[in-house]
Amino acid sequence: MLSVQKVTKQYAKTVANQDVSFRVEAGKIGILLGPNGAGKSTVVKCIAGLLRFQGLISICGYPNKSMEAKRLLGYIPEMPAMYDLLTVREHLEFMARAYRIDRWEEKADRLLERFQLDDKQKKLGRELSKGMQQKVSICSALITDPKVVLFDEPFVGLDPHAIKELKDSLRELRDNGASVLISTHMLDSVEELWDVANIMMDGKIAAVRSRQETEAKKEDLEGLFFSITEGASAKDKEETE
Ligand SMILES: Nc1ncnc2c1ncn2[C@@H]1O[C@H](COP(=O)(O)OP(=O)(O)OP(=O)(O)O)[C@@H](O)[C@H]1O
Repeated sequence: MLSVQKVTKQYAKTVANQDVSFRVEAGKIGILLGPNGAGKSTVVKCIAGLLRFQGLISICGYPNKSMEAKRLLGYIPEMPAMYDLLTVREHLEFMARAYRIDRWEEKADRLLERFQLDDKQKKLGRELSKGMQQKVSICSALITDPKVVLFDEPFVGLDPHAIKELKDSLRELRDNGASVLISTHMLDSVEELWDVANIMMDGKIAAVRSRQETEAKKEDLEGLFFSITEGASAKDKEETE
């Protein structure tokens, strides 16, 4: 389970996150939806332990910067970071050895085949296209069997086959009891996947909806998103006029 409680993060004068709280239960897919600059990547980086922040974040009950939490967490950043001189397979081996994963070779074979990287295993990190890097980044996170997984704009740059395999992988993670968090500004890409939607605007959570709630009320998430994001920018415009 992922729990984010009252997280505030400021970069110099910019308050990127203000009192952000939400949860993603085990066996659920949560989305963080918001326009560019809403603060999604910042909160994801706070969860991943890459930024200092005020507030409390826990991963399956452990503080997010503890070793226990790191062992359970997978993070696929918006911009994949490759080791120039490691091959595709060595990226997976590196992660598997760091996390002491048993029988990693079989898992690596399955993941590389699934994401059509099996014939690219010997390519170096620096020789990969952006989409290939993204796929290696996904495989490197999934080989550790994470219980909480963060995906920051995961579909950008992927081809249709990889998008389908990633969506299937997200459902499998959920069905196996993981908490999955997807940050995106593209509702279309996660439409059929989410269980809980957190809409962010100006560094705050502006609305939270469960799928059951929106279905019961016949509420349209896209309509809600636009009423929050465009309503707010119309208000900003009025205030500056
Ligand atoms: N390293 C940084 N230094 C200073 N300001 C930053 C930094 N990173 C982000 N910001 C600011 O924090 C705010 C939130 O940015 P963030 O990247 O979290 O938004 P986002 O919702 O992920 O946007 P996008 O959809 O464009 O990726 C923005 O105003 C941004 O300019």
